[in-house]
Amino acid sequence: MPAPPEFLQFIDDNANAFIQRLGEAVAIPSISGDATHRADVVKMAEWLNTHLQAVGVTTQLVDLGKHVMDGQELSLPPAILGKIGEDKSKKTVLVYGHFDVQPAEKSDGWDTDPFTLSIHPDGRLIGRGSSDDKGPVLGWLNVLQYHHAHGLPLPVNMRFCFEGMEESGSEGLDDLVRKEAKGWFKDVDCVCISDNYWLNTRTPALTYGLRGLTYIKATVSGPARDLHSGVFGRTVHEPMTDLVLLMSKLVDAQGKILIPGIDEMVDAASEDEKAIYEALDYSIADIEQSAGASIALSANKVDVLMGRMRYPSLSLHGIEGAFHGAGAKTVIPAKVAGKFSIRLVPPQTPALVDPLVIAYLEAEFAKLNSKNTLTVESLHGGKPWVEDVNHWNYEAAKVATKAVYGQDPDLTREGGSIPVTLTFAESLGVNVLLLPMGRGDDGAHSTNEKLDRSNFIQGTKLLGTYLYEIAAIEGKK
Ligand SMILES: C[C@H](N)C(=O)N[C@@H](Cc1c[nH]cn1)C(=O)O
Ligand SMILES: [Zn+2]
Ligand SMILES: [Zn+2]
Repeated sequence: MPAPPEFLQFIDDNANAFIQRLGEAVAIPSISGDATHRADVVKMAEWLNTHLQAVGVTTQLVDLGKHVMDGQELSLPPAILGKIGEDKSKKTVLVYGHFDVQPAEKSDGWDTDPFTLSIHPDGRLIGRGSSDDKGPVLGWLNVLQYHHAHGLPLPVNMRFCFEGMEESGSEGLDDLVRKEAKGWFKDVDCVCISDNYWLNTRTPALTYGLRGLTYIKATVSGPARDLHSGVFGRTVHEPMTDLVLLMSKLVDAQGKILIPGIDEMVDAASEDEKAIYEALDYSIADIEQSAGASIALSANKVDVLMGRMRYPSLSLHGIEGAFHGAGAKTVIPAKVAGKFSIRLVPPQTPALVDPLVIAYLEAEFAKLNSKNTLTVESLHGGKPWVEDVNHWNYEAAKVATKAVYGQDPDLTREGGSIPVTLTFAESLGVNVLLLPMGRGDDGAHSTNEKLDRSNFIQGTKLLGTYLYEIAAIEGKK
């Protein structure tokens, strides 16, 4: 059952209105990792809830309780559960997405205000969250709008789960999914998540794996207050010196993780497996284009792809409490916290990896003979996930991709993490598909994040067509 031509035409005809709606969503700075923006995340939940109801979805805002962030107790933003369709003869598709975004400030290097969607003449829709993940979430709204406006039933029953904490560890969501496995999510036959990116700028992709994550904060403190470096330099143990020495012991310049036992947990890839990466439509030019510089760790495409999809990685993110402003302040900061994360692949989990990280940091700190104090904590984490691609869920998405883009999709594993994915797979016992909308150069989490107009519009058609192809694959469960 292919998607009706009227649906495809409707999406084209309403493209400008859809982009305007994306602009409204981008204008709400729903930054989950910044306590000062918590009200904006709630506002975004309300905005999305209203728009879902307007296209016929029955919704429920779920209070996820409270959490502590940066020493402050905060209410978690509500999750949105939605449902449309109860037809026992149809399959039921659960869609997940997130309405929170990463932080962004013009001073980070954006060319335009990150929270004003900027429509570039070349088709780029630039703004924080345009690709990750407001564009894809609104793609579902666009699909629903067609059916609602024409009084047409959807080809499948749909359930929705949207959250506002994905960029900050998805707190509270795993419990909700487990609780609703036999409630709101009963009868779900498969899950579809549109929250990652194609490998390149040309070839649509279906994604069957995600890396997990553990996010670590290592704090070194000592002096009772910030000190004058002229008065105290070479007279006291300096927290920043200790921390920089520690952070330099985590990963080498070639990306090798120096914490014993972590790289070693993962089997080497077989020649057969390497052939899968070799076959992907990807070149070193693609990574250099999306990174904006010729800085690939290897000239070998397979090594680069496996570095992103198949092996763990450790990235240093920042130092809280360090002097970072303009000028030349001669301060010895009293307390500094280094933040880094490790992307995990099977069989790694935060529970297996965190003790190795903590023991290593403590042992390295002991070698410094410092009188400062080190504390190490994991801020959040998630397990990796790998799915079976020989499932009707993937078959439907392949057929839909070919219909919309005239191309077979790449089958990829994503280097990023979506913590709740494995929870859906395990607690609902169904197949999960990642169906990305944006391109590999969208710059998610970066400055000038964008979604191309054609990806938003064709991507919307893909989401709708996928639902029709699911309906067409009758009886295969
Ligand atoms: C792939 C997804 N769109 C994404 O960006 N996920 C984040 C999740 C996260 C975890 N801690 C902070 N954000 C990611 O992979 O970084
Ligand atoms: Zn993200
Ligand atoms: Zn995302």
